[in-house]
Amino acid sequence: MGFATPTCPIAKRCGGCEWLAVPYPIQLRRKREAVVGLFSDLLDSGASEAAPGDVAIVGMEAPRGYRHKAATPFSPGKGGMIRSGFYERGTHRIVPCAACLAEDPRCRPILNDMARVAERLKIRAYDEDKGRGMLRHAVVRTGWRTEEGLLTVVTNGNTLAHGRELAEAVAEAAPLRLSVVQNINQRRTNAILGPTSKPLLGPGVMHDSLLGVTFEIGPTSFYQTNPEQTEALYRLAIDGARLEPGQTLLDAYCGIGTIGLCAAKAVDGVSVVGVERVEGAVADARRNARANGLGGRARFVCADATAYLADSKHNRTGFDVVVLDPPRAGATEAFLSACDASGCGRIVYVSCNPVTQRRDLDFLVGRGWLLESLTVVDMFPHTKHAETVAALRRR
Ligand SMILES: C[S@@+](CC[C@H](N)C(=O)[O-])C[C@H]1O[C@@H](n2cnc3c(N)ncnc32)[C@H](O)[C@@H]1O
Repeated sequence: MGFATPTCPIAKRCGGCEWLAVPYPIQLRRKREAVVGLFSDLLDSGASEAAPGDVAIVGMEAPRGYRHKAATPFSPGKGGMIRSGFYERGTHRIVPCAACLAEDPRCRPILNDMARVAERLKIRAYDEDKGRGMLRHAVVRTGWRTEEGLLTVVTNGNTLAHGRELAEAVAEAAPLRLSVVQNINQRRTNAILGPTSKPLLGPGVMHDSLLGVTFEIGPTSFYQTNPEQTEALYRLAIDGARLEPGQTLLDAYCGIGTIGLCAAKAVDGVSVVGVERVEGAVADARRNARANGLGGRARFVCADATAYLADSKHNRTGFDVVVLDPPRAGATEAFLSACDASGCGRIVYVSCNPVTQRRDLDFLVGRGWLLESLTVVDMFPHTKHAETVAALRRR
């Protein structure tokens, strides 16, 4: 692998890519070693078919431009100027950024262009100390398999004067088909998005595809930011599930249904039940199932994953395989207990936090489950984060 180590003029101040100066092959080695170290006694025990040497890491061929989602805060500059970029590490001072090597190169210019158009239209940036001004943040998503994009303009109020003009001017200069949404956030907190959104231009959603399934993505939908590595992650999850026609898969913590729908598409005759607690994501999942002709085989439920699986009437549905992809805090003991009691033969655990995954695997191994494989996927090159996929079967 002949990787050139990239440099970034704002690396020291931005702090987003903390491993930028580390050559990529060494980053991969470090991430793999960190995961193997964390799981070493389990991998060396009779509860694992995988030995430490079997743990592979899936890195990127070209680890740049991988983030298909970018955001900027805005703040007032001198003479009506609008500052945009990244917060300097540990502060709310904005460091301007012309181009970010981790982002799809189309993202940052759209955000910066938006600031320039807003200055021209005399729209004021939000001053967080005074709680005054209109433009708070912007978030842009770009398609990987499509030429579509979605720009979310976060405002401190319902009425955005010149909103349509702003949207049209930014969309016209954008190198893809850009829909623009206004999101209203009047809370004085660090959360970027508020509860309500309305389209300013176009449909207010965009589409992207993973493993042959097309997903509609709204301004508040959870959708992985590195689609190339997401395909690798989902492929590992589907392979680890070893699904057969006629089987039923529970996709727990399913977001907009991406893993379950990709599994249903990959294996004919498999039925999927997805469970997710965010209502909007469940609505997206149902729409995505229908739009991909998978509505007859995929059902999505809005519920807490633990409450759903612990309820014996759902457990009687007879899941053959459970895939779970919980947030960083991991699953709950009650969820894992219900999984164990459900009679499913296989569990695939996708994790963005190997520490909580290790805790949860210890629980399952204590109930007699066997770790078949553990793989690391590098979703965020130049950072210390690692995602992992563990496949387990009942002994
Ligand atoms: C890491 S994301 C994974 C989503 C999806 N599998 C994907 O790859 O896009 C975790 C998801 O779990 C959902 N979630 C968090 N806690 C939950 C709970 N207690 N019950 C059900 N869903 C939950 C979140 O809303 C989020 O969509």
